[in-house]
Amino acid sequence: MAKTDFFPIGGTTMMTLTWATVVFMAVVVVKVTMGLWNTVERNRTMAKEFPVPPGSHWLLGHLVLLGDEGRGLMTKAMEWSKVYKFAHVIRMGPLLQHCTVYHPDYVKAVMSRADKKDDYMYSFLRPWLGDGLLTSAGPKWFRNRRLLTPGFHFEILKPYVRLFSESTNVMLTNWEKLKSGSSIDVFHYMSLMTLDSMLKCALSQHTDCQTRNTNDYIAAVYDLADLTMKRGRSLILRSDLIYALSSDGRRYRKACTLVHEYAERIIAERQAALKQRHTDEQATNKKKYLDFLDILLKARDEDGNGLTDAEIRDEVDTFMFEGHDTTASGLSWTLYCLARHPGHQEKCRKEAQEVLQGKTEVTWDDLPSMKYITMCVKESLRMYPAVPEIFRDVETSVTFSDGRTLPEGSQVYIGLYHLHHSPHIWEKPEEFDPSRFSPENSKDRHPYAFLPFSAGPRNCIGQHFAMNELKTAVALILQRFSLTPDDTLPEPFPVHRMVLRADTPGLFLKIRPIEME
Ligand code: HEM
Repeated sequence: MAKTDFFPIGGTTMMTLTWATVVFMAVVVVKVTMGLWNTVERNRTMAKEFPVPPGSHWLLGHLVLLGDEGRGLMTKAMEWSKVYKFAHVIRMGPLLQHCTVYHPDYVKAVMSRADKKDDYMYSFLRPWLGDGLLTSAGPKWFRNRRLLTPGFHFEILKPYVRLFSESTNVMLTNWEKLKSGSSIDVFHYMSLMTLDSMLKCALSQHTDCQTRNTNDYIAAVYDLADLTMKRGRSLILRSDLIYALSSDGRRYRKACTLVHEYAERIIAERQAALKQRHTDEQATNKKKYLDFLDILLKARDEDGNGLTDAEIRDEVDTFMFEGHDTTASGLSWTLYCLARHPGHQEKCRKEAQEVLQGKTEVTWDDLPSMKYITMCVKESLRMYPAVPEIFRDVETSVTFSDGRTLPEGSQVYIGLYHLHHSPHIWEKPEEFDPSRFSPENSKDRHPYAFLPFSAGPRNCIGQHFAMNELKTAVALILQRFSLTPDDTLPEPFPVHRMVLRADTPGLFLKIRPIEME
């Protein structure tokens, strides 16, 4: 057989191909080397400008001190943030390092820019939340933020207060079936309750998720959040290939499929129902409240283009996660703070009784009168911010007010938990003191000292929604129940699992019904 039967190309072509391969390989080697060089240089500059806490391992960096169970952030990292007033460097491996900032001036310098979110942490969320508002960047984020903002106008939010009341009352009816003095994991109940209200507000889904008491969707969201944080702290699981083959990766895929199917089923049902509802509404001339899905389905940009099916699903997944898990965290820790401080609990209860006058439904007009409740919610969000840390990649260098510079391309973590506990900003930061949020005590505060909902162009789009739900739920709960800590269990320990949760065994409180006059 002739040689050319196997190699049907001529000598010149072969030569050209060989050269092309050599050039290609050389370009790759140069690019990789330059990339590594830039990373090493950037890390060196960062470490020259900002303090690096001691104890960093040559390979594992500070991971050895932080551990992978999430307690490290609240102990070691908090310790460092008390020693270093503005910022410190954390090494997550031989090459990966970031700067955690937590002084209001520093936070302001980063947050007032529109840098993209850090690819490292947010890429782990992408298979789950796709390119939704939380994870997207650039023109896509800008367009979708503009399309979704009308969904948070107060006229849209007004009727949701009734829905928050409904969901809270379902939960309280379930509590009434328990023995007085029962110890319950409030995080579990708040997750079910906020999921129930989110399903109503976002998708007009009125389900029995609270009465069934367990929910596969919530279990999957828990799993996804835990697995994402675990992956972020592991040197090995960062690789997509290794993760895909690992047992964690398989669990992540399974949970992702479950939450995606859940959202897709609801969207399909709603799309089918939309036509029918239009007909019904025209027939009865009765307009139901607008839910987020209505906004998503009807949103059009200036060219008349709407969101694609994939974009709608990504936004639904984002709202279902951001909208229920964060609020459940904020609410659980608020109840915990009030249980630990019976005097403040009683003051909130008195206010709720005065405002509600025996009603079991909160209205929009009641909310501004809940002044003390608002102060307690804010103080709880200070001590236990539902989102303890957020992440950015600085696209151009940032120079802070004291002249120190973070080089272009650095990863920066904005430590909201650190910021809210800094002894350099807050007097006795570990003390629960709602009077910090009285109008007179708030007026001179640095505008970047208290940021549970972040700030700047990428602040929380749902912050008014969340505050309304928190106030409504706290008022209704305290009107019907008194709360005390369960001292037979260890003190709840806050851990960073995308949102701030309580480490095992959970956040247990004892509940006792109150006689209503
Ligand atoms: C106590 C409750 C809540 C807290 C503490 C909270 C906090 C935050 C924070 C800190 C961010 C910035 C995240 C980042 O930059 O990576 C954020 C973003 C976001 N939040 Fe919330 N959130 C809460 C409730 C909600 C609710 C109820 C919704 C929806 C109904 C929501 C939707 C979003 C969305 C879509 C973003 C991304 C915004 C963007 O990048 O344009 N959040 N939230």
